Amino acid sequence: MQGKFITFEGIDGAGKSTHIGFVTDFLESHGKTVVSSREPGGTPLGEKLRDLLLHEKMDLETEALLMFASRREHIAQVIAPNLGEGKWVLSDRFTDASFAYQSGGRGLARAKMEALESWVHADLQPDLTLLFDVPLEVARQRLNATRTLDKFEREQADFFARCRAEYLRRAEQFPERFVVVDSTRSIADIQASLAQVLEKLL
Ligand SMILES: Nc1ncnc2c1ncn2[C@@H]1O[C@H](COP(=O)(O)OP(=O)(O)OP(=O)(O)O)[C@@H](O)[C@H]1O
Ligand SMILES: Cc1cn([C@H]2C[C@H](O)[C@@H](COP(=O)(O)O)O2)c(=O)[nH]c1=O
Repeated sequence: MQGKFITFEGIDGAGKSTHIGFVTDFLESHGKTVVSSREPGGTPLGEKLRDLLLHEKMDLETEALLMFASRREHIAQVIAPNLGEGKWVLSDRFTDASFAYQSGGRGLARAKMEALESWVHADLQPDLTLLFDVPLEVARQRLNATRTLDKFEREQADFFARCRAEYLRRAEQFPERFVVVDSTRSIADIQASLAQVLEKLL
């Protein structure tokens, strides 16, 4: 039996990573085997690409291509084999992030992103995408409180406004797989909502 593929999305600081442990525990308590991963990254090569992507200046098209190179390796080494074994795969970001950041944020033509998407994973889409949505100021406060900022996290508010708008546009375009989570609520409230969403997928 094929497993299910769940992706976690949102602008930096929205709170998506916070909930991956909860979703893992919830699914395991319902008898699922869960593999949790991230993009860019998730494989030894992908993690090297992540380091470059998060810390080196580069041309916009190079950035988009490296995101998809990391994704191709992630699909080949982690996502496809585990789904094939009936495991549930959770990924902290996937292709919606490329639309949000490289197209929405940086302005790369959407058609280029669509071409890469159909080249790299024509026959794979998430079963569920959880979009953690917060106003920019909330995300910024959460980030500033916790860490040294990387290349993306140092972008200005208008960049994140465009990323957020593109995420919300994707959610409208693909309502069958997207659930938009109001991430301004308390962690406990959000987890109660997540449990309801996940129940339907079991
Ligand atoms: N609902 C919430 N209420 C208050 N604080 C939160 C909430 N969700 C997450 N946080 C806090 O906000 C900070 C950022 O959360 P988290 O790392 O999950 O964000 P993220 O969206 O995964 O960010 P990034 O994409 O940059 O990794 C953490 O300190 C976390 O504890
Ligand atoms: C997959 C993907 C990611 N990004 C950006 C978004 C974030 O700023 C970083 C990853 O950091 P996180 O703390 O692990 O969320 O990378 C991107 O621009 N495009 C993508 O496709």
